[in-house]
Amino acid sequence: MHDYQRRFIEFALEHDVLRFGEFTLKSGRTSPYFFNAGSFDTGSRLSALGGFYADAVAAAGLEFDVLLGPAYKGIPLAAATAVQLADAHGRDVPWCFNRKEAKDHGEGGLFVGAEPRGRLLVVDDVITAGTAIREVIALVDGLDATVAGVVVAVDRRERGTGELSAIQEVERDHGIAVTSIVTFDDIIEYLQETGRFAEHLPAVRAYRERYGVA
Ligand SMILES: O=P(O)(O)OC[C@H]1O[C@H](OP(=O)(O)OP(=O)(O)O)[C@H](O)[C@@H]1O
Ligand SMILES: O=C(O)c1cc(=O)[nH]c(=O)[nH]1
Repeated sequence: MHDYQRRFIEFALEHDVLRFGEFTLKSGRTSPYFFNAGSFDTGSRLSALGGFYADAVAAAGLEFDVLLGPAYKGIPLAAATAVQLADAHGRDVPWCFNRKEAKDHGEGGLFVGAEPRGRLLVVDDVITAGTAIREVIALVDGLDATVAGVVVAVDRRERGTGELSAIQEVERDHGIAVTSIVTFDDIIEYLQETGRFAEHLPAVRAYRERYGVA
C-alpha cells in the first residue's frame, strides 16, 4: 500500500465515510463495511476528496475527453475532480453529469454541463457488483461517446455475476480501464497493520471469503 492510500483511508475514517457494522448494499449483499462518499460533507472535505481523485487520474495516465459523474453521488465527485484537475494539475477538462429522470422543459435532456462526447471518464464512489457502471454504459449508448475509463474511490474487489471481479468483467466486456484510489485489500491491510477496528476484522475477512476475488 502506498502512503497516499494510507492517508486516504485515514481521511475516510476521520470523517465517518468509511464505517464498520452491517450494511445492505445495492446488490443486496450484507456488508460489514460501507464507504459513504456523502459524508465528505464540507467544502474542505470535498476539495480534499477531489484532490485524491485528481491525483489518481493523473497517476493512471488515463486518456479522456470529458469527465462524467453519474447521478447522484458521482455528481459532486466529478465536479470536485474537475476543479482539482484544473487547480492542482493545470488540466481544464470539460465535465458533465446525468439526471436520473429526463427533463422535458427548460434546457431539457438527460445530461447537464459539457456535451458528453468522445472518450468519457466516469467518476463514481465505489464499484461493488458493477451494476452502476453498466447503467452508465447503457446511458451513453447511441451518443457520439464511449466510456473509456472509470475512476472510483474504493474498488470493493467483489465478484460480479461470475467468478471474476465486477471490474474484471467490465474490463473484459467493454475494454474499459478502471482505476481506484484504494481497494478492499488495502483497507484490510490497514486494519491488520494498525490493529484498529480489530473487533470487525473477522466479519470483514468472512465477507472477503464469501464475495471477494482472489
Ligand atoms: O457496483 P454496484 O453494485 O452497482 O454498486 C455500487 C453503486 O451503488 C451505489 O449507487 P446508487 O445506485 O445507490 O446511487 P446513488 O449515487 O444515487 O446513491 C454507489 O453509489 C455505487 O455507484
Ligand atoms: O454497493 C453499494 O451499494 C455501496 C457500497 C459502498 O461501500 N458504498 C456505497 O455507497 N454503496
